[in-house]
Amino acid sequence: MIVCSEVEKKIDSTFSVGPLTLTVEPGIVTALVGSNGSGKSSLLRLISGLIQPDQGSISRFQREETNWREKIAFIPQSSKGFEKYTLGHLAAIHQVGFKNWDQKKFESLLKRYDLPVDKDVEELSGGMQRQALAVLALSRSSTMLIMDEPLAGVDVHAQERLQQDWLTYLEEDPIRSIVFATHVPDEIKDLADQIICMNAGHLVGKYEKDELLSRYARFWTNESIEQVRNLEGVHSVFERGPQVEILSEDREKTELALLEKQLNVTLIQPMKMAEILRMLLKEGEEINDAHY
Ligand SMILES: Nc1ncnc2c1ncn2[C@@H]1O[C@H](COP(=O)(O)OP(=O)(O)OP(=O)(O)O)[C@@H](O)[C@H]1O
Repeated sequence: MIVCSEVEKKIDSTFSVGPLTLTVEPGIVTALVGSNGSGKSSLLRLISGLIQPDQGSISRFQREETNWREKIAFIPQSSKGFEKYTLGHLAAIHQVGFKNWDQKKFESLLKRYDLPVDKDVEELSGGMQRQALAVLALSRSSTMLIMDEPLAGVDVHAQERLQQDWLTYLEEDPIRSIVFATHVPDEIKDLADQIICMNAGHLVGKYEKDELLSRYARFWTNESIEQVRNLEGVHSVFERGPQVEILSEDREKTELALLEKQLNVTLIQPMKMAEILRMLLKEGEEINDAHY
């Protein structure tokens, strides 16, 4: 659906994105993660066509597709550029700019999110501004939704509504896909199929979420730390009073190694998404040239 080939973009005198190669498949929800300033927003802006690469190419949908802008709806990180307009004005602008604008849907979403049509966007609260941007994006019948930290500052009820609306968006057409940047592990757990990690403008890892959640595990044992430290799959070990905690990045291998050495396991637990992400992002800091 979208193929970035050897894309490079100088963002300012000290920061560049890429070179990176990335494919976004139809029907997939991709979460983009990485520390502040790792280049997530810059990459989303490149994919959305808001900025152009200096090197490499981005092919969207089909090779000959000329109306790809109709197919991409973008929820930016801030309302910059929209502040002086009301949602009514923005709807009129979108209606002219996009053939797939759905005025009825816009009106029903305004009601659903209880947003005023006649107030300038800058007069809305921060969370309401995020919802307004989401409403504008969801009111178009796009094929790909690109979102930059879409739930930041949004209250719990509106978060639930937005997540429901994203699921509906996906269900309405199986070729639709979502790419979103986030710092919130629960958003990834609830929504993402795959996770892409970024560090210093580079892609440093691509993972299937379900595979990660089943592969990573926490073991507890009352054996000594030396006996378990170097077992297969073990990422790290910690002494916790009379027990030793083992974090494994390969549950099957660690389980087998413990069994083969006849070491006692008192408990096996799944690991939290947040813990897994922390480990992956730390590893990512050591890699800086991967292709996906
Ligand atoms: N408009 C801009 N002008 C100059 N530099 C920019 C601009 N936008 C981003 N940058 C720089 O590019 C780098 C990457 O920023 P970017 O916003 O892409 O990161 P991010 O991963 O989205 O960060 P965050 O998680 O904080 O939103 C940063 O060093 C930032 O200072």
